[in-house]
Amino acid sequence: MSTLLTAKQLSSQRAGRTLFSDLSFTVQRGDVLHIEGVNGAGKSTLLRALVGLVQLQSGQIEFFPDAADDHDWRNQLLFMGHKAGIKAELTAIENLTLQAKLCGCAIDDAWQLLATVGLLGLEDLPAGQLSAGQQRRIALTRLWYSNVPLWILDEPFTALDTDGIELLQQRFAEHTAAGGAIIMTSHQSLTWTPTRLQRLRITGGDA
Ligand SMILES: Nc1ncnc2c1ncn2[C@@H]1O[C@H](COP(=O)(O)OP(=O)(O)OP(=O)(O)O)[C@@H](O)[C@H]1O
Repeated sequence: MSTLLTAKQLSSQRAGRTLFSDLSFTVQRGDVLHIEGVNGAGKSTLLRALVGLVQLQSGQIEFFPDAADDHDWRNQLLFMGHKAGIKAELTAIENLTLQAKLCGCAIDDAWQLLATVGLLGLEDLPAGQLSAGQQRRIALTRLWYSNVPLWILDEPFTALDTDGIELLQQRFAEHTAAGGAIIMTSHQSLTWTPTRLQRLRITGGDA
């Protein structure tokens, strides 16, 4: 089972407060690492630190430590933050095409993908005129065409209805069954039980 990420003794402080300290974990192919904690615990800070957007006080993060060659880890992971990250003035289909271009990904059938995420019939409206959940569905299409192994997702269920959450969990199941891994935060419990689930609770300084 190959390791995609190891984190060793991570510590973070913000505004004089310790969010977590001495935090260590390993993520292997097939894993779902569910990071939990109350509002303000430091979950987003941890995810942002993993992808290099926030500096930690101490610790080591290593991507693909088992890779034989010099692995370019940035091209091997997908990060999605809290916000949908789509352009309000562009339509769903335009957003989807733009997202795919930015990641250098090919989409076989953009219309089919919009149908998969339940947006058919809404493809010509500016995304700004869609609901929060519909906008989220546009952003999440990345999870259908990206083929990188490691997904790092901050509150991916935000704004989704029950069907949307089910659909996303089905996609998570496909991804992990194919050897991918997911690091995610969510205030909601998963209704699907991943084969390899790790739960990490950030409690403030001693997680
Ligand atoms: N840019 C920043 N500068 C200073 N402090 C920050 C910054 N961003 C977040 N924080 C602080 O870090 C702490 C952790 O924030 P973080 O967003 O990581 O929490 P979270 O666990 O993801 O919370 P939530 O469940 O509400 O999304 C909070 O107290 C927050 O005020």
